[in-house]
Amino acid sequence: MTGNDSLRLDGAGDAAAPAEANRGGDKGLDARLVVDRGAFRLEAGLRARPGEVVAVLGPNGSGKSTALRALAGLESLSSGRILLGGRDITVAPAERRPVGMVFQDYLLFGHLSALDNVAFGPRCAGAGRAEARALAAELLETVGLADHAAARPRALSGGQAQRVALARALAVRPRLLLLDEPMAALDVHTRASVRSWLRHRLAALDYATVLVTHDPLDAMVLADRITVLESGRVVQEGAPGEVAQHPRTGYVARLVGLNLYRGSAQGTRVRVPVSDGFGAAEISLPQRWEGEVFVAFPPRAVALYRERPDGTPRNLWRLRIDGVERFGDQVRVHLVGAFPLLADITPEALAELRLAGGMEVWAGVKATEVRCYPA
Ligand SMILES: Nc1ncnc2c1ncn2[C@@H]1O[C@H](COP(=O)(O)OP(=O)(O)OP(=O)(O)O)[C@@H](O)[C@H]1O
Repeated sequence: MTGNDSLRLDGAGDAAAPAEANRGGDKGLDARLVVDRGAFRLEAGLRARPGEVVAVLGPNGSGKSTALRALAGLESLSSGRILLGGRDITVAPAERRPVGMVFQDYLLFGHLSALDNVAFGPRCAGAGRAEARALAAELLETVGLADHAAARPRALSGGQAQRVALARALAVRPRLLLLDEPMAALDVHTRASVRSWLRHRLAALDYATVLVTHDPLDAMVLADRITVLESGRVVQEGAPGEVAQHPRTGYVARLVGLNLYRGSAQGTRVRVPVSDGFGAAEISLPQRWEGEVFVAFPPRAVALYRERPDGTPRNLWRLRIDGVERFGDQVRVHLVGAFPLLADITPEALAELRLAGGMEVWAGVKATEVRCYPA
C-alpha cells in the first residue's frame, strides 16, 4: 500500500452483501480448489454470484495467482471442483471455459489493432469476421476506446491497453471474469482513473468477477467481498468494511492499518502473549469482556513519549523503535518489544521528540480507542 492511499473503512459493499446460503448460486461461481505445486498446497473455497466482485488478497506466495490460474484452467486441480453457471468445468480445457482473463502477463498482440485484439476471441470461437469485428467495435465503445480501434498496442497508453485487454476478456462473453493485478503496471494517476472506471463497469456487468490484487485500496473500492489467502488457505472472508473493522490476522490488520492482537480477556484487561513467548503484556479495554478476543486500535491513536508521561494513559508500554517511514502526511513509526506496534505521528512530533531507530520510548493508547471483539 502506498502512503498516499487511504482506505475507506465505512462498510462499503455491506449493503450489497448477499444471503450467505445463496452465494455462488446456480449461475455464479462455486469452487473448491485444491492445487499442489511442489511443497505448496492451495486449499481454498471461492464463490461469487453474477454481478459480484470478489477480491482475493494475500501476501506474496499465498496462492492468489495459483487460484486464478486454476479457475482459468491453466493449472489442474489435485481435488475439488469448479461449478460455473451450474456447469461443472473442473476438467474443461481453458479454451472451453466461459472465462475472460486479464492477466499481467497476458499481453495484447502487438501486430494486431485494438479492434482485432478484441475480435480475436470470438473469431477463435467460430464467429465470422464481420460479426466478430462488430462485437469488438461495440466493446471498444463500452470501454471508451471507439476512437482507438485502429491503433496498435504500442500507440496506446498503459490505461488504454488495460481497457483493451478488458474488452478482449469480455468479448468471449464470459460468465466469470478473472483480473490479476489489472492495475499493477499503471502509474498513480492512471491507476486512479482506471480504478474508478472499472468500478462503474464491474458494477454494471452480470458476470462473477474474481480480482487478485496486492493493493487494499483496489480491493476496498472494487470488491463486494474480500477473501484473504495466507499460505494457501482462506484466513478471512467478508464485505470490505467488515474485514477492515474486524481483521483476524496480523497481515489483514497491517493491510488495513490497524494494530491487532489476540489475547485472553478478563474484565477490562486483555492478556496478550508477548513475542518472546514468555509472560504476557496487558491491554486495557473500555468495557468488560471475557474469553479469547481480538483487540485492535489504529496507529493514529498511539502517542509516543521519551519520558514516562504523568497522568498516565491506561495503556502504556516501553518499546523500541525499529523503523520510521513516511505515510501520507504522517510518519509511521514501527515499534517492537513485548509486541509489535505501529504509531502514526506528525513529522513535527517526530522532530520534536528527536526519535530515531533503536531508541526506547513509551507508547500510550487511551482505553477508549481500543476495540475488542470475540476471536
Ligand atoms: N511452477 C511452480 N512450481 C512449484 N511451486 C510454485 C510454482 N509456481 C509457484 N509456486 C509456489 O506456489 C506458491 C503460490 O504462488 P502464487 O504465485 O500462487 O502466489 P501469489 O499469492 O500469487 O504470489 P504473488 O503475490 O507473489 O504473485 C508459492 O509458494 C510459490 O513458490
